[in-house]
Amino acid sequence: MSLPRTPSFRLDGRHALVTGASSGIGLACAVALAGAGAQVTLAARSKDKLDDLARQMAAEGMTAAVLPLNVADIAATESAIAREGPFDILVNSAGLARHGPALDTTEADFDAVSDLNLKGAYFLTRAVAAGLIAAKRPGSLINISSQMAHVGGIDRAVYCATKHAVDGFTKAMAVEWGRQGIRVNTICPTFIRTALTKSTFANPERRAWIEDKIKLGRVGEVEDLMGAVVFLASDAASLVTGTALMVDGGWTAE
Ligand SMILES: NC(=O)C1=CN([C@@H]2O[C@H](COP(=O)(O)OP(=O)(O)OC[C@H]3O[C@@H](n4cnc5c(N)ncnc54)[C@H](OP(=O)(O)O)[C@@H]3O)[C@@H](O)[C@H]2O)C=CC1
Ligand SMILES: O=C(CO)[C@@H](O)[C@H](O)[C@@H](O)C(=O)O
Repeated sequence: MSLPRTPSFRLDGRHALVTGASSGIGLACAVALAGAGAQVTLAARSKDKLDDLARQMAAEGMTAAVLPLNVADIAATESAIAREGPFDILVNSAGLARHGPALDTTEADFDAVSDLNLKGAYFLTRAVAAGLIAAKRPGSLINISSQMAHVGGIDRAVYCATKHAVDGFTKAMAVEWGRQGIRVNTICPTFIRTALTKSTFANPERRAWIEDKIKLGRVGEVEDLMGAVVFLASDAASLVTGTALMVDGGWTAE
């Protein structure tokens, strides 16, 4: 009897686009993919930050190109993907939050969060898939969603709505593109220490809530996402699509 073959987590020869790559989770995902051998394109609005990070990565032997991009600008995003693609791997981490009581949400807040977290993510995922389908190539598309796609959170109605919707379109696209070999998944982190969560962690009441809910007893660090993203991007996840990979320390298990 022959032994099963261990699948490869390597990404050599694959081109990955990572949005939100200038900070936090996106940056960690970019480094993880490059460390696994992918040729990574770093996207965010701030070109200076991206240039600096690409230089740091190059100094450590990782290949990274820079793509200044506002993901909420659908036309600009679609033309950038058509010009720079096809990308075998997408990690869409660009996102924002404007927390506050649902009764106080303004239309401007609603639009700003939805335009990036939902509309931008939707059209970006579609644009990368279109490039793969035209080139008849398989791919792995990963949206950084949130545990807030699966539970509610105080002061987080709009944010939760966008993340629930990201998990929704991810499943629908996975169903639609499965036959073309395009896998579409989300990663759903708990609270991770980044610029986005600085004010939340500074609030003692919120911090206590978070520490109580994370059953593994600690808040998340960006490194906690690096294994998950390499796994989903790689052939080791070749039968994984339409799923939400929870990296939430057990928050949603309760
Ligand atoms: N930190 C956390 O606890 C969690 C975060 N998430 C999700 O992870 C993702 C990343 O969050 P995190 O790393 O913490 O946040 P950060 O604030 O650290 O990073 C956000 C990144 O998104 C980029 N960005 C913001 N707006 C745009 C835009 N319009 N177009 C392109 N890029 C943009 C920023 O760069 P620039 O300003 O230069 O454009 C930056 O690189 C988000 O989708 C968030 O919802 C999910 C669960 C937990
Ligand atoms: O998704 C998150 C936690 O699961 C975080 O991004 C938070 O919502 C963050 O925006 C915060 O609350 O500070």
